[in-house]
Amino acid sequence: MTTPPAVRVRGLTKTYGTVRAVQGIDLDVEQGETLALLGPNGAGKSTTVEILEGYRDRTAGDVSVLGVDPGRGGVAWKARLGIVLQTSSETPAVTVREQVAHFAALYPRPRDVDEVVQAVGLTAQAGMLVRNLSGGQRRRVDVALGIVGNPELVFLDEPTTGFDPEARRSFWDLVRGLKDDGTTIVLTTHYLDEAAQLGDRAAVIAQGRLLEVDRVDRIGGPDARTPIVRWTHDGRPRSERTREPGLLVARLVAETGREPDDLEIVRPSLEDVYLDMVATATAAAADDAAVADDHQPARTETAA
Ligand SMILES: Nc1ncnc2c1ncn2[C@@H]1O[C@H](COP(=O)(O)OP(=O)(O)OP(=O)(O)O)[C@@H](O)[C@H]1O
Repeated sequence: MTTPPAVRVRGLTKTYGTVRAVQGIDLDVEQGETLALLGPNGAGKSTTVEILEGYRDRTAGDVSVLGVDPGRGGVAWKARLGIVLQTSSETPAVTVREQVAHFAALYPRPRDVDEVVQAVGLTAQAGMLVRNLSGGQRRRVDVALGIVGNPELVFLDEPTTGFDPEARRSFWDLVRGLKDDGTTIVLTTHYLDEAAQLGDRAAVIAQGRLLEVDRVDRIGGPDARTPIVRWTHDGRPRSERTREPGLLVARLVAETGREPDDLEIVRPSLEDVYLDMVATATAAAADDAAVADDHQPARTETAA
């Protein structure tokens, strides 16, 4: 018997007045997987995630999260979710430990408070007032509050914004730990390196449509990761995509009898592939809009 997905979305649509924010998305998130949700500003990511979290109504489509329609999810269902929102939580006059303990008490099966404080790297600050923490430290408190309920499914919305590089690395370890415990994770991020590090699969959304969902190392199709050899010849930059970069370099050396100038071999990163996909989708949408404009009936000017 196959396990049902943690999240199942079919034909999801959301309109705000005339804005078509989400235009028919189909997506599954398997149990225990980490799905990175990527897309430019205004793509429809937050709208989609908020519908999954039960915070926003949908216009059309079928959605099931942990087997429940989020539009009808009760308290017991919500307790199975962990949510780390984009905006930082309030900063009351309580210590880090007190705030995490306060949230833990709201859940039926919470994690150990000190373990959670340690997991987000705040043991040294456990006795400090939350309001006296730095921005990045407060963000870690947000993450602690999102996971202290021992959720089956965690939504992380831009979780490392404002983190220093070291904090970012330790946060990645924390997410890997959650994953090792079997937690399903939906991670929305603009940091493509973060998506590549943590995501099993990535879903790319643009203009409310799902462009592609695939393993992070496969997204963009088989040719997207073909290496690029760059060098300079007679002062002019040259580049060539090839699956055999070593052979190309050997040929260049044989032809000129010397090391090619400014030689580099790069394999396109998830970020390069993503930027290409979004640029193509944006250009296609602009073309569609231009065609639609051409088909508008000509406006007749009325004489004043
Ligand atoms: N409450 C709202 N009322 C009207 N329009 C909205 C509302 N919320 C979002 N939108 C519009 O819906 C579209 C999708 O927005 P959404 O916030 O889902 O995008 P996003 O991918 O999360 O963007 P970002 O990366 O900037 O957070 C945008 O055009 C946005 O302006």
